[in-house]
Amino acid sequence: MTKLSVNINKIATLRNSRGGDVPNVLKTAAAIEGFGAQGITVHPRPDERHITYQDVRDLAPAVTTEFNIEGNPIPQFIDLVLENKPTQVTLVPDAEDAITSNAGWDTVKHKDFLVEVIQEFKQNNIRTSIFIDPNPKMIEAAQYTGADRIELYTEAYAENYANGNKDGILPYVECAKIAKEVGLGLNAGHDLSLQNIQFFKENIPALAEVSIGHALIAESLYEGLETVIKKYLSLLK
Ligand SMILES: CC(=O)[C@@H](O)[C@H](O)COP(=O)(O)O
Ligand SMILES: NCC(=O)COP(=O)(O)O
Repeated sequence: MTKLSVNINKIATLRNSRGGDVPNVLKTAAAIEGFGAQGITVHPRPDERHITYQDVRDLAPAVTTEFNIEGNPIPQFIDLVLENKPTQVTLVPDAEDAITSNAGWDTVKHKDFLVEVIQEFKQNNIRTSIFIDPNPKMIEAAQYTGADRIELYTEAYAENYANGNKDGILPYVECAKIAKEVGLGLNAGHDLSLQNIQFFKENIPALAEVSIGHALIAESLYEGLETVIKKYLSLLK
């Protein structure tokens, strides 16, 4: 089984568009968990344009499933994670002005930095995952960072799949094989959807977790959160 962690950034985006507290992120997270999702993901960004640092503090004691905090490990992010002790931290090398995540780590170039940061999280019993492009060289080098898992950046897969190119899965299959050989657990995320998740899962059965936000929330506008989450859960069995 692959766990589904729902990224609720978009709920906060909607709330922030009006100010106030509608929709309420805690209530939505509880509903998502009630519908069977096995985790809640948030990705606070320095400008707090969607999930705020205070949301993370409010969610930490309220989430009853796996809590995953994603982000660039700048000092205030590291402090936030250590203060809130999620199940997992996913390190993403976001530029400050990035609209969304658009690249994985260079695990060769940034090895020493990653080793240092990951060690601190692991000392605090927080599972660590690093966001990586489907590049075998980067997966091989990831084993020396001390990370527990990698999260494969799936934007290229999603784009290829949407264009009818199913061979876009091949680098992911190869990277999943390397991850297994070097003892890294495997997560995946970015632009996964009800359209493309089944083919991904069929080809990468060892997938531990997917984090899905943008498409899942958009699909829920048509079909409702409960129906959509149950569809994902059935495809991820
Ligand atoms: C790490 C990743 O893949 C991103 O999808 C991210 O978690 C979503 O961030 P935004 O909601 O800011 O696009
Ligand atoms: N780690 C990926 C994530 O949390 C959600 O990405 P997306 O589904 O919003 O593209």
